[in-house]
Amino acid sequence: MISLQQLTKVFDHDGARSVVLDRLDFEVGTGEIAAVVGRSGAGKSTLAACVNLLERPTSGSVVVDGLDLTASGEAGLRSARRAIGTIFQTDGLLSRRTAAQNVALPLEFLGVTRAETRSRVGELLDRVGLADKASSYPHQLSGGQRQRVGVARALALRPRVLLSDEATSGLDPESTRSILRLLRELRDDLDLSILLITHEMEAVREVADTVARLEGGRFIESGRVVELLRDPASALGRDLQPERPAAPASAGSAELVVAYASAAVPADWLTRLGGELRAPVDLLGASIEVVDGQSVGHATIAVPAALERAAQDALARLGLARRVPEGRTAALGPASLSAAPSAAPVPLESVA
Ligand SMILES: Nc1ncnc2c1ncn2[C@@H]1O[C@H](COP(=O)(O)OP(=O)(O)OP(=O)(O)O)[C@@H](O)[C@H]1O
Repeated sequence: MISLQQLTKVFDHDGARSVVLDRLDFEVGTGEIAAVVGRSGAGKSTLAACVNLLERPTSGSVVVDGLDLTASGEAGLRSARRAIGTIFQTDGLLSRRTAAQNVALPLEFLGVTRAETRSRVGELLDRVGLADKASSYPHQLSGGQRQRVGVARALALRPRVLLSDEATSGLDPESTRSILRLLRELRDDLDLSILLITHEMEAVREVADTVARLEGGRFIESGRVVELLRDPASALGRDLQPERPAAPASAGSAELVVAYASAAVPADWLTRLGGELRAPVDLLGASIEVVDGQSVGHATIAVPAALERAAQDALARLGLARRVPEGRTAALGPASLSAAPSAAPVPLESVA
């Protein structure tokens, strides 16, 4: 487990003081992937640098399995850093070394015997699915494969925590998926605590158990990914979801954007809704997926305008919550909550 306690980083620049991380408390459980998201300049890289001790926090602690890494003096810093393996955005491999030699590097620094190094490197390359690429040089590998070598190298010293600092940024979708799959396997097989620093919401939905949004030096919203996705009041939950264009509703019908707000939404909810209304329900667009074994997402539907209120009631019973389309005026007849444009999802109960 890794725990950040009151972690603070202040930069002093030309007499100006800037608090980039402000007393952050955060925990990543054993066998858990926790994502940290935030817009550019939010402090994500600073957080990563403080966690793997490349940067000294101004105050506060980074504690791994009960051991306060920040308490070690300069001499102990090197061994403290071993508790955390890091995968960076750029793989950072040495071009004149083969994949195996790159993975061996941290072991060589530590003075591990050649025989032991060879066996451990073999294990690690096997672990990341690159046993057959041991003798390849970085330029002979794809971006995803190079990043896998980076993961193997990060695991060489058997860290308890893996820090992934924008490790999939710039990779093609297939390579991204393969790295994320690998992170999930490492979480499950090695019980690692993985801190995933990313701006890619898809990566968060795909592998993270929890997520926190960093803004103004603080975590302004956090929780389990699936719960945030289902929470109609969560701005982070909304931002985590992809926005897909929907077809326009036909004349005389009311458009409703509805989100899965419960774990118990039946798979045939559209059919049931039509049955309850005894009227056609048009599906105009949808983005539904399975996260953590549960269906989440949202759909844009249209119902005859006269049945809008009845549709809302029926949808609430089915576990779906309505949200007002972003940037649009919510001129939705009697059931509309407000005429102001709103980005916030609106629980059905509150508008019924
Ligand atoms: N060494 C430094 N000295 C002074 N200010 C710094 C230093 N490093 C970072 N900062 C400031 O800290 C803030 C956060 O920067 P950081 O790079 O951590 O953000 P980020 O969330 O990683 O952004 P991005 O997503 O663009 O990489 C910025 O305002 C930046 O200017």
